[in-house]
Amino acid sequence: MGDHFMRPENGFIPALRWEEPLEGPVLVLLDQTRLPQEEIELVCTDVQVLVAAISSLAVRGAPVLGLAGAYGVALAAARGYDVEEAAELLARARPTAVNLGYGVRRALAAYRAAEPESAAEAALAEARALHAEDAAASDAMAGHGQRLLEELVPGGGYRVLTHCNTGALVSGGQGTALGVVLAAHRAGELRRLWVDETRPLLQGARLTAYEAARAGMPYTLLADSAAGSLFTAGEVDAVMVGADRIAADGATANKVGTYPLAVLARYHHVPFIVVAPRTTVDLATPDGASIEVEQRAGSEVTDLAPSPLGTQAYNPAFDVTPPELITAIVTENGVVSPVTAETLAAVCR
Ligand SMILES: CSC[C@@H](O)[C@@H](O)C(=O)COP(=O)(O)O
Repeated sequence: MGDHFMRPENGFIPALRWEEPLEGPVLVLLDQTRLPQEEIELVCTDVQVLVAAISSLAVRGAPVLGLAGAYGVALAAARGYDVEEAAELLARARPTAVNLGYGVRRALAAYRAAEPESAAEAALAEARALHAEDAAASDAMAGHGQRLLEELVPGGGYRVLTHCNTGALVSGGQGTALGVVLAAHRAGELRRLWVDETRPLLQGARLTAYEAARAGMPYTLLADSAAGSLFTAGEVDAVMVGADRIAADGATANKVGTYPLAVLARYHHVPFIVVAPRTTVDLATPDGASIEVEQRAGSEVTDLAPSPLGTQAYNPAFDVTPPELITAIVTENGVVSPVTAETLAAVCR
């Protein structure tokens, strides 16, 4: 069973961590559904609890979903559950972020390749390796992203608009797009972070604002529908977002509401930048139309405000931005620009 406990108020709480108390190994998640009001951790002692945490977005965001998948396989192995069945359940928990299946497959491959007596340890070692790689990727992306901003926005003092949440909460390190913004902030070059609320689940208002406030960034929250007015006022130097899956042609699935920002950015001649690790690039998915977009319960929309009983809601979790609207994709291997199947393949072999 899962269990909740409160953490001390100070100190950095990682999005997830592996622990081995006497009662047996557990995966501990910072429950993102409770932020920013409460910093409460969710203790996963079995894969069912972890799968429920993934589906309810207690743990969310592409890179950390990969880590959750890999640690989930390690948890099943360490607790003596059916690892093959656990891997299937985990990989199916959410369909769009390619990292989830990637993390599961990596830990499962290590488990299968090891001798039975060391298979659980091998799965855990692989999860830890992926965790370290993700942290390193996040540092490298921050460096590449900062250099790209210097190039695209001469003079510094950036005003960056972001959507959803892409910081330390979604990563083994400082994150993707928000990791770049944090690096710019630490270099004294962030003039303003514009934070989209990100309806319906408000990852921007709840999570990005939480991370920005903790880092002391100058940030302003806006209703998603106010973005157009910001562009018209000339208040945006760059849009920076993460990704859940990047197809082989560069089409990018990210939180619903990203595509309209890309259209606005093109109209207003503002760079639109995607920041994502290599593990989010899925060369086996040929194009945007082939990306499965998760459809979530309509109640996530109808619960936001009173609507007549029985109202139906359209609630795709993601949308897909075509490559021609993306100025650059920043990965740990380098920057892809212009974004085409060829330039992407060259950087993400
Ligand atoms: C680096 S995180 C990139 C994406 O995973 C993020 O922008 C996003 O869309 C997350 O969606 P969520 O539904 O909250 O998991």
